[in-house]
Amino acid sequence: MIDDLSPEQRDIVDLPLGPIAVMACAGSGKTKTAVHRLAAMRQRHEGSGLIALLSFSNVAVDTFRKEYAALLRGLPVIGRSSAVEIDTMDGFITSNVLRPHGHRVMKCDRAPYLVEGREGFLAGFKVYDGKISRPTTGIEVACGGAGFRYSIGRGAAALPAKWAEPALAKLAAVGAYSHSAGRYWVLRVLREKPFVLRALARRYPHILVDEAQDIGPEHQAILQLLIDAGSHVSLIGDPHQGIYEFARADGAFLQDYGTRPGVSGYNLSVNYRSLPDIVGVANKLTQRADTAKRAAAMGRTIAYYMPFKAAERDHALTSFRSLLGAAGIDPAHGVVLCRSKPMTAEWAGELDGQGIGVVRCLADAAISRDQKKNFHRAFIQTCLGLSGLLAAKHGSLSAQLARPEDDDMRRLRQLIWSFVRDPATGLPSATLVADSGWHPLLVARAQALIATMVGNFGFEAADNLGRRLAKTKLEARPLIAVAGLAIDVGATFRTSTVHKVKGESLEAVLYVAQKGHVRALLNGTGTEEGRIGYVALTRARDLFVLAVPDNCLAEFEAELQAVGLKRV
Ligand SMILES: Nc1ncnc2c1ncn2[C@@H]1O[C@H](COP(=O)(O)OP(=O)(O)OP(=O)(O)O)[C@@H](O)[C@H]1O
Repeated sequence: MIDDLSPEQRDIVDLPLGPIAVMACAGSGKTKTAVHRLAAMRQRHEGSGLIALLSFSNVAVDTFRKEYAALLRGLPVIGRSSAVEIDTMDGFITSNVLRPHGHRVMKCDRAPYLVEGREGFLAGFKVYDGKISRPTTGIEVACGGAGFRYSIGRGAAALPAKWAEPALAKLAAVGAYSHSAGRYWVLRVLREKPFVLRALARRYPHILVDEAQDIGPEHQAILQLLIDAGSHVSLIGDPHQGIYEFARADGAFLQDYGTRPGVSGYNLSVNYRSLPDIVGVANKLTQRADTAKRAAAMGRTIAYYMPFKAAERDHALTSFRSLLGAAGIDPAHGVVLCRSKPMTAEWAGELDGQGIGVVRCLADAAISRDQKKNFHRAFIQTCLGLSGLLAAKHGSLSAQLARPEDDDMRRLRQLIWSFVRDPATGLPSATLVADSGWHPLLVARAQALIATMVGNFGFEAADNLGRRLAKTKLEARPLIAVAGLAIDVGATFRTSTVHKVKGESLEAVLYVAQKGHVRALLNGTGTEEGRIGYVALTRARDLFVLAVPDNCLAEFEAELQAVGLKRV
């Protein structure tokens, strides 16, 4: 079962049950190690209870589930067991604490549900910040020792508890919570209802957390409560890849965990993903001495930097395509990475979104479907838009549709899926001119759908549908650029933010940096900006190209070469 594990991976897998901390370099096979460790723990564990493997993204969880299932298929039947749970950290606390027990502290008479922030009924839930009223869903809750601190707004201004807590309680009373408030309510359940904590620790005697550098203070507080109640918690992660500092995840929990009494610390230092030149650059940035398992063909350059002019995107992309050709890499496997969402949209050749409120949600849904081919996202955005056309009491529509509990909801889900899927009868095509072509069709079809929901499913429509479906901020151009005669060179490449590709292996990466990003990358992984550059670099298997603005190239050239990058 563990033939293809490296010796250092095997050491970790073979450890006796108990808490461990694994500090791993990029590409070191954390997935394989965690999945094998999970299977080995399951075989060794005697008695009741489940073993949980938790991570921070749905993509990571899907990968773990697939690899664990594949591993189980290769095991003798005697070793098979279903007593393992793989989930996101938030999924774990939602299904084990918030949904079954949240009502005990939220004082609501229904299972709590997550709101996104744009649902129409939230207009009735505001909090005063000393100057103006703001949406209650904008309250950020931070765990501070045994208590909580609250903030709101772009500048994260402190919000006194006397205003924040009643506002959160009012929203909770209808069963709703935002992401940030969800963790607050989980902590309150675990602190105020000790029997829930005891039962949770009994149910999960062993918990393994992947991407542990991303554990923020609230998740840490939840894990600490479980540790204190008897769960064995193990952490595996790479502190150099901590890129969620905005969520106050600074990697400190992972870094210190191995020094706790009773916790054994281990290292993974062989990179299986990237060719040696890329690992060499990564080592310079982190001051580590990790080794590359793969070998490169002699004489080929693997890690480049390349000047670019902001106004000449196509030129930079064409150069990247040439490098891919020279390296024998299919252009379809080249990925363009950017630091921010707007920059990513610009390099992907996307246009800005249009419309406001409900119409904006539905326009975004059409773009998700027609440009990004992301039907799931289109469905979610459509549900959000439709909930803005219903009376406030139907605020949980999206949550209900996500997990339909009866036949009626299942039928409605099908109906909405048909609306989302079919541009001829449902959500109009994003290639239509937004204000004169797309909008009139949308109004007629959305109103017809709401009429069906009212007539056949017992919903109540919001007042003034016409105003909610107004044409405001729709322009006389299509929602997405229609492919013209000229070939859009950007269309060849997948384009993404660095955050979105965390955890992935990519054959070839073009990291488009601004001056500050280059500076941060060269300064190493001491800052979040530097770690974002490091994550971009270490996604690449066979080719990495750093695109540097040409007006600051001279300033950086010597340092770029010193870390091992070569000029294109
Ligand atoms: N023992 C091994 N032998 C051969 N290949 C391996 C081994 N372990 C892992 N790999 C391969 O190494 C690559 C990187 O693995 P993985 O994505 O799990 O790395 P990771 O540690 O999660 O990296 P990161 O944190 O940078 O995302 C994968 O292609 C995986 O199949």
